[in-house]
Amino acid sequence: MDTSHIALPVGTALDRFIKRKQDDFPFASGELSQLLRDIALAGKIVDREIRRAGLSNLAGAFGTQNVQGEQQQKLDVVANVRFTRAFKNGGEVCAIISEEEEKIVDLANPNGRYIIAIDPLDGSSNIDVNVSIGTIFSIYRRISPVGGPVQEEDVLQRGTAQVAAGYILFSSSTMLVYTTGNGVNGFTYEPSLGEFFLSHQNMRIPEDGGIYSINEGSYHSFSEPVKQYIEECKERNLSARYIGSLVADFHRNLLKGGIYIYPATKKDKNGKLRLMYECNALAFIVEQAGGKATNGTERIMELTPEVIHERVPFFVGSTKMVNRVKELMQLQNA
Ligand SMILES: O=P(O)(O)OC[C@H]1O[C@](O)(COP(=O)(O)O)[C@@H](O)[C@@H]1O
Ligand SMILES: [Mg+2]
Ligand SMILES: [Mg+2]
Repeated sequence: MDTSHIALPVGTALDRFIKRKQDDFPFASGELSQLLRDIALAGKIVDREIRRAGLSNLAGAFGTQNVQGEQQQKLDVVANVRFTRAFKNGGEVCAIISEEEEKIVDLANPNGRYIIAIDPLDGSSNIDVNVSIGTIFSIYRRISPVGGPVQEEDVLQRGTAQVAAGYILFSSSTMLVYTTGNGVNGFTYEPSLGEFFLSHQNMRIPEDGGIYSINEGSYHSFSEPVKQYIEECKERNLSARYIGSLVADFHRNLLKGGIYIYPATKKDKNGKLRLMYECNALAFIVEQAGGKATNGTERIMELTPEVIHERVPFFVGSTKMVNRVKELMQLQNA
């Protein structure tokens, strides 16, 4: 049942919002609500760890590499442990796909009906320099019978099968932004009360924007259409903004209008970002907010993943801007 007619005022506590909006969910039986609460709780704990990292020896590298060959930061590992523990204890999740885990993590929760794909800490290169970072998550419902072993079909689902998705932004304030397919809402964390409160109702991205976000340091290895699009942004005197944390760049553009691009490069034929735990979640959010997400030719949410750490070129943001870069890509392929 669609509850969009139930308008909850700014300042509504997250818990109350989840309860009132529970009927939005297909199969509404409280499990997904509890899972969202588990994510919020783990987010508060990770927020505390981040804010005192410099004092608690949690800054710096952990000394190991993840499956992507990236140096794991201590907070990457801490966030991964905290979220995994929350899902294990919560009992709603049967398996996790995590950026920090090479393989699918089967939580052996026999009654778990949900699969989580998670980037426990996004923007790792910004951790030690006190720049905004985040967590990105996608929630799927398992397909195979509950209680049995988790199957590949349960995990390699398209973005269109997400039942919920969102991110937590750890920045000047900490925010949780999520959708269950009935619009996008944002909640700001009040540490002194230990609670998230509704601060951004029914978020909408402007149809066109004045900001483009891309790491131009790799300009020479971009395709011609991407180079041409950047030139057009400059001719339009748009603002170049690039924090280097996907969640933070995405959040700014969601509020102000803009486009974030991580394209294929000569080195990385599929770009850098991961379909299952970075792109699908943000694609669901941006579409629910009236924007678009593509790999240059196809809708991100219609891509069928083949492997859990699959990378895709990512173009996401205001509809007019994403349409224009898609148009240039198609002209080149014509
Ligand atoms: O330094 P680059 O190549 O511009 O990449 C930055 C991008 O990589 C990421 O840091 C990848 O995410 P992780 O930090 O979770 O690995 C994005 O947050 C960011 O947008
Ligand atoms: Mg990331
Ligand atoms: Mg990460």
